[in-house]
Amino acid sequence: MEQRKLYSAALVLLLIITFVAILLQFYLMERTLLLHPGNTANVSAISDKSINGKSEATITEKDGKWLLTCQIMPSQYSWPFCELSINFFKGKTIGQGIDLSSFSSVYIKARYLNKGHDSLRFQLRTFNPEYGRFDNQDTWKYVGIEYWPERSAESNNLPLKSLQVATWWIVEQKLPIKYAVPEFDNVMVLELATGNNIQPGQYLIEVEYIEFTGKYFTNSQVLFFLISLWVTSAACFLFYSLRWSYKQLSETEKRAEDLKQLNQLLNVKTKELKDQAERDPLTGALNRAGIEKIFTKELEVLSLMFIDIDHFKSINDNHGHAVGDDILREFSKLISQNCRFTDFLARWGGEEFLLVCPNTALEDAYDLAQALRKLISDHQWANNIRLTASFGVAQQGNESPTAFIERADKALYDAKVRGRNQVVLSAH
Ligand SMILES: Nc1nc2c(ncn2[C@@H]2O[C@H](COP(=O)(O)OP(=O)(O)OP(=O)(O)O)[C@@H](O)[C@H]2O)c(=O)[nH]1
Repeated sequence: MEQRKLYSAALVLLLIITFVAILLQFYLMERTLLLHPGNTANVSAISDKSINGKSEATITEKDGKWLLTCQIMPSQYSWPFCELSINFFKGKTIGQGIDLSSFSSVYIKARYLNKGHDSLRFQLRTFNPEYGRFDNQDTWKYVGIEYWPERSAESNNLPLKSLQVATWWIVEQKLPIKYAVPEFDNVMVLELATGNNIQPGQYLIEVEYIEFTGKYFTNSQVLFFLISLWVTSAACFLFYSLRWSYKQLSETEKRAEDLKQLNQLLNVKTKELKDQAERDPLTGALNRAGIEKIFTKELEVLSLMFIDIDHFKSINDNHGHAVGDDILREFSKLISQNCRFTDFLARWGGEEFLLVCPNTALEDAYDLAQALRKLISDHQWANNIRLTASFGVAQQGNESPTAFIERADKALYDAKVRGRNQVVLSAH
């Protein structure tokens, strides 16, 4: 139950995290990189003069804006231009620019102050040591786009994915096709240049700011995070479920084992109690309840004998009750050890015993009785006591057990009357 609550709480937590992560990704977690005269160093004006052209470019700052003054001059160079260039690698480790890959768009607040030309070229120069050389800027990739700032309100907002690698540069560098894709992770230079087909003349370009915007994390990163979170949670859930089931199983097995042991103990105890109920505590012989069961068994020939110690009262009187008890124990033991394993000895009461002999004919029972009688009288008893016993022997006929026992008892009585220490047979 506790575990189910825990799982429900974990599930709710996961849903909350997922919901919050999606919400943050779509509505918050925006990052920006704002470049303007107040925070940007290493800005310069470049023209085609650097490649045998004649155009002139200068840059000044006015009212917190850059002003690019450009004199396009005709020359043998076919693509005259001026540009504002921001250098990102100065003061950094060699070969290191800035990483713009987490941005998704760039907003450029720039315009021509005079008419005559209306397109601008936005360009990023990236350096990749896999195919470029730091000391040769021609090998830095040209990723850019030409746009018309005055065309509409939206036209200054350039999605970075709309930037393309300049075809002439790929041709010039003879690069494998796998490098013909835009890269933004190591931008060395940002350039804002006059557009293509510009005519000779003077141009003023005002640049207020350039702002990159993007998310701290890409959608794919957030998706990856959420999938990993759910998969990891599912794995943990599975692991703990299995562990819990395994624990439950071991506990159940242990309980079953405990119950089994308890059951065995109870069986032993039950047997013990049953034995106690059917046995005489002093001698260990069967009691009446125990011996009565014997008569329920279907036995073909069954003989029994009553054995009664002669003058037992005098033993108690002369030697004490404890000695009397010892004699009774010893007597029981002596008889048990000298009859068959299949015979049953019971203490019928006081100093009177009953020996039931299954599968024994009357003659054999008589012989046994005589042997026992002799053993008793010859036995070395405690305190040098002389002991004899009288026997009444009978074989079961067509009669009830009670009548049968009574017959043997009568024979015993006869043995006593005839002077004790003798065996009397009951004739049926
Ligand atoms: N020590 C002891 N004595 C017992 C026990 N049960 C019965 N007795 C005694 O056994 C004696 C039996 O005496 P009686 O019935 O007169 O028989 P007896 O003295 O053996 O005389 P006969 O049977 O006629 O030879 C009594 O004194 C009982 O107290 C017992 O468990 N322990």
